[in-house]
Amino acid sequence: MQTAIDCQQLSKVFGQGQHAVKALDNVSLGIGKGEFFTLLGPSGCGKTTLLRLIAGFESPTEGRITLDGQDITNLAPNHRPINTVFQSYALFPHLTVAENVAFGLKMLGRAAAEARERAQAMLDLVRLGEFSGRRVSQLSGGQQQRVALARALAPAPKVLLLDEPLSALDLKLRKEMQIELKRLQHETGITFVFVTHDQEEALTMSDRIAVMSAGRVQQLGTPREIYTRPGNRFVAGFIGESNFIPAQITAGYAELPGGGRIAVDPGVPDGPATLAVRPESLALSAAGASVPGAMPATVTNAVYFGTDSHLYARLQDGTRIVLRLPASAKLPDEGAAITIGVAPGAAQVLAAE
Ligand SMILES: Nc1ncnc2c1ncn2[C@@H]1O[C@H](COP(=O)(O)OP(=O)(O)OP(=O)(O)O)[C@@H](O)[C@H]1O
Repeated sequence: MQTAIDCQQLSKVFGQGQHAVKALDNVSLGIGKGEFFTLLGPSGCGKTTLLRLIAGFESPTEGRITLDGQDITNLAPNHRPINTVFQSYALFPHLTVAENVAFGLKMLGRAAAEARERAQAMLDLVRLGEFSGRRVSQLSGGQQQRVALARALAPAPKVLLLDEPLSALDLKLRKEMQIELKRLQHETGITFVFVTHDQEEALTMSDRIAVMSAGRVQQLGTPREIYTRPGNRFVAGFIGESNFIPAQITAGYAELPGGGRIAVDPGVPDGPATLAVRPESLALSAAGASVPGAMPATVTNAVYFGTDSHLYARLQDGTRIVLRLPASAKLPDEGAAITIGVAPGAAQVLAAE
């Protein structure tokens, strides 16, 4: 994969002295050409700051950014072949839909007829071809979002930055627009850099995700890699749900609370560790059952959800565990003794806390 955007050791500090905030701390990452790349993390982790550095609205305190191998670190935003779609859409309410889309093209010095034609083509692309004469104020939120997308795509940028573009939409519209965005990215082949704090949105839409926290990239990988092989406790807890089970590693085996053990990667060093295991990867058995990775436990609560059930239990060392079971599973009573099994491939070994 060819690299479009390359961020090299980027840091950004806002303010000075006592009030200084390090919004980005030595971030290096490459975004591939034509990739749907997502920056995911909780509020304040630095995603928007990274996007604004790529757009050129801020300059880095340290580090550099290249686009197709060219240094753009000090290039003004309007000289970068990069466009941004904001959460607020930032449309002109007194202009028509077509005028909004053509606006940027005219600013770039394109002839009026050419701008009109291009605007119409972009509106067709976002399926708003028939709305070109309407005022923006006469459109729904989802339609306004499409106009903002058409406007951002009109100058054919190499990279489109999207800062939580769907967060103002209700859930149903949001799901529709997720599909729409994927289609647009696919059809245009433009590199998309998408910012969200919604892990499900990131998992379903992205080719690759950079999970961020406290100004750093915690893990970079495909949705599957990040879900099945979280690199640390932050990622395991932020993306989906995880159980954290204390274990002792000895010669390629993890000793579990209650005496059971499972094989782990032979490269894992001896010593204390934490196993991250997804709730759907744990198995329920009767007390005393001899199953792989057996952990004796006591049921604290069981909840039937219709689609599945959640079983809450406590291991012998007090660790709280949640299991996700098929809806057809018979749920044990509160206080019952059970055995929880963990299959060898299902546990990800993390460094002990
Ligand atoms: N212009 C600024 N001046 C001072 N501090 C700032 C400025 N912009 C951002 N910060 C701080 O930098 C940190 C990262 O902010 P940023 O907006 O990048 O986070 P974010 O992950 O996008 O969060 P959110 O999802 O809430 O938008 C925060 O602590 C924020 O308060």
